[in-house]
Amino acid sequence: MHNTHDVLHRLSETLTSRRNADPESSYTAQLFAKGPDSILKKIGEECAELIMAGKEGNKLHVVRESADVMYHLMVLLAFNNLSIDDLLQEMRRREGISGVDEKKSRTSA
Ligand SMILES: N=c1c2ncn([C@@H]3O[C@H](COP(=O)(O)OP(=O)(O)OP(=O)(O)O)[C@@H](O)[C@H]3O)c2ncn1[C@@H]1O[C@H](COP(=O)(O)O)[C@@H](O)[C@H]1O
Repeated sequence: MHNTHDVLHRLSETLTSRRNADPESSYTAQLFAKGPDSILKKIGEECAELIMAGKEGNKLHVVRESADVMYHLMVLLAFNNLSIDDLLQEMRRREGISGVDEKKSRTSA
């Protein structure tokens, strides 16, 4: 049984391997083949759907639309030769830095 906590790392590796995959059998390979604009368009669409789910307030819909956004975001990372670890590293860098303090440090300079 796979560990749920490693799912993003496994997905990250799967998406990287889809660079050389057949678009006939891989949705990710289809997005890679169509190019960055198609990935960005899907992110926009999926974000719009997440916004609607958030307005609606249905928890299952929020989770499912969040997963769609996450998947397409990770496709964008993979397209740019980035992995989930690059994203996690940036989140780690921000860990413990209050958004309020971070904003003050930008506006008081
Ligand atoms: N997590 C996902 C995932 N989430 C969403 N999707 C696909 O994203 C697509 C877009 O969703 P939509 O609801 O917009 O569907 P649609 O209107 O038919 O899509 P478009 O025609 O507009 O592109 C659908 O085909 C979904 O199946 C995903 N496809 C793949 N994954 C993961 O990526 C892995 C590799 O997938 P393949 O590259 O397809 O093998 C899979 O094993 C999964 O782990």
